[in-house]
Amino acid sequence: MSNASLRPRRSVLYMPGANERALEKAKTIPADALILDLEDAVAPDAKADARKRVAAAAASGEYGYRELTIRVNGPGTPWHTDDLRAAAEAGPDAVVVPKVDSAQTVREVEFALQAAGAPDRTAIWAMVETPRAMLDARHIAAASERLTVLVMGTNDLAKELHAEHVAGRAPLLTGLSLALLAARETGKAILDGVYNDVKDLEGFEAECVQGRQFGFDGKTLIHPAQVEPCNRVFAPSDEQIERSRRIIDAFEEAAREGRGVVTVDGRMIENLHVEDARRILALAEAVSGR
Ligand SMILES: CC(C)(COP(=O)(O)OP(=O)(O)OC[C@H]1O[C@@H](n2cnc3c(N)ncnc32)[C@H](O)[C@@H]1OP(=O)(O)O)[C@@H](O)C(=O)NCCC(=O)NCCSC(=O)C[C@H](O)C(=O)O
Ligand SMILES: [Mg+2]
Repeated sequence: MSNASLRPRRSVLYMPGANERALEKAKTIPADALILDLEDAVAPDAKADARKRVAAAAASGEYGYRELTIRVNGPGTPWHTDDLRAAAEAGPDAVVVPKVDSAQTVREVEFALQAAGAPDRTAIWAMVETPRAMLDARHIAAASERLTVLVMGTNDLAKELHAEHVAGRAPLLTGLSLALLAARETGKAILDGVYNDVKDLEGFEAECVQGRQFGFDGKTLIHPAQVEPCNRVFAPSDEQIERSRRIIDAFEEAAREGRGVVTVDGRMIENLHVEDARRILALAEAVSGR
């Protein structure tokens, strides 16, 4: 079982770093994690001011159980180095790095964070959102132990592919799968991309279900109204919890009788199903305190 998957990251909400009201409001939004954004949601003229606001918010200790992260501007931009330095000093739970294209980029970010005195607890979350990142995802994911989470950037990916945003996301499925394979191979968590139509909660929920069925740990979000449905879809259901308990009980009883295989509800259960049942119960336990 991957340790990275045990911390609930069902709902991960972006908010513009320049928006003081959103930063304040986030203290009461029941998202599992927050991404205080310095990149796309902040205009060039507002970057320096947003950097100060975000660093102060991250250092405030006022966001409770929510995992607090800062998305810096990407490598090669005029703001990247100053953003990394400010983030290292603020010491959030993670620094989210957009447009990570290679393992080398991860190592450079790791070096810069260390040089700037970032605390050990500050992880790296790498955004994979380009064709090159999809094709190199396993090397990116394995580049550093400090890297704990891959984050899909499906808007940038669609743009780079010249793909259309369509229900079911057929043009993106190869990329989503490659990134998932890389995350699972390396024991990292992985978050699905955002759903842009904030008024279409039905379409949003369908995309959450698709992400969960694929195996994502949670989804990145852009509006508070998306948090509750996302938390619900990515949490183990009562039915899953009850079935997981029965699987474990039935398998343990069979093991006491010297058998390594059993059926539950007419379906074959082996040790691998028990491992998955334990993962589901551990996630349910972690979520229940929220
Ligand atoms: C999408 C929005 C611009 C919509 O804004 P707006 O029309 O103002 O929303 P509402 O009027 O419905 O807002 C209601 C209240 O909720 C607060 N709010 C809104 N969004 C957030 C948020 N993200 N976090 C916290 N609070 C939020 C408003 O302030 C209102 O509060 P109140 O006045 O007290 O009632 C807007 O939602 C928004 O800016 N969302 C975030 C956009 C963003 O961060 N984009 C960048 C990340 S996505 C990305 O880059 C993807 C990736 O890189 C890729 O490639 O795919
Ligand atoms: Mg992007």
